[in-house]
Amino acid sequence: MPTITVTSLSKSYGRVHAVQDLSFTVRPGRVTGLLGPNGAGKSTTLRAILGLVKPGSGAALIGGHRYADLPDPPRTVGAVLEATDFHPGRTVRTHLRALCVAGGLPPGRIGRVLAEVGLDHAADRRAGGLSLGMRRRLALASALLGDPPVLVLDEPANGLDPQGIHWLRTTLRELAGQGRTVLLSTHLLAEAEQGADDLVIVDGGRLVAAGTVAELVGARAGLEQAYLDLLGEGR
Ligand SMILES: Nc1ncnc2c1ncn2[C@@H]1O[C@H](COP(=O)(O)OP(=O)(O)OP(=O)(O)O)[C@@H](O)[C@H]1O
Repeated sequence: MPTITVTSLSKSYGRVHAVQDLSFTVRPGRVTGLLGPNGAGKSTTLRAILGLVKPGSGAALIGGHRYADLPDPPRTVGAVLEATDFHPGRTVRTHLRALCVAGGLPPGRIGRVLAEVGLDHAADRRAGGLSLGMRRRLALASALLGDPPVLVLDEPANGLDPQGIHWLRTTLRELAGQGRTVLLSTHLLAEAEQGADDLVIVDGGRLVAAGTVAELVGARAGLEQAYLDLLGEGR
């Protein structure tokens, strides 16, 4: 299973240094949370890993390859971006079929991924009528179509209710338990503390700390205190 390696990654937009000299590793078999406040550079980092943003300098590699150089991207990396949109008139099943055709993937996976995300009962509903939680599930189903060993998810818990968050956490843990490399971004401390094994904390585009949740919390009362201390806002 591939490792994600980000090495001295920098990306600027005009005068805004979105990511600055950022390095970290995401290991297979673990859920890794990329945690940081709004504007910390999380989405830019994930987009660089997915080949959607060209690094100013440094590299973001999956199994040693740039995304563009992966031999079979749809079967290697599943991605859920923050603003995932679906053609509103397409049904859940038709949406997944279109992705199979585009990615050269076998349509036989559709039933499997729908069951995996708990959407099998909604396969014939139109995407435009789905609730936010169901759209999140459909986005994850889309990412899983190629049975990829790597998952990259931008703020996957945004807008989910507590049941949805619990479902997401359990599902991502299962996927990591199968040996996959799972990287998600979040600014929610509870999601990071309960849902991730490893954390990479960023602020202002720079690395603040990286390690297991237990290592980062250390002797402190919880991740919230550790996070505030690390960001220099602690008591
Ligand atoms: N396409 C772009 N053009 C100009 N500035 C950008 C662009 N993308 C990101 N930025 C800027 O780069 C910085 C980092 O943004 P980014 O979206 O990576 O942060 P984030 O940690 O994902 O934030 P959030 O939690 O709010 O989604 C911000 O200051 C943002 O305004």
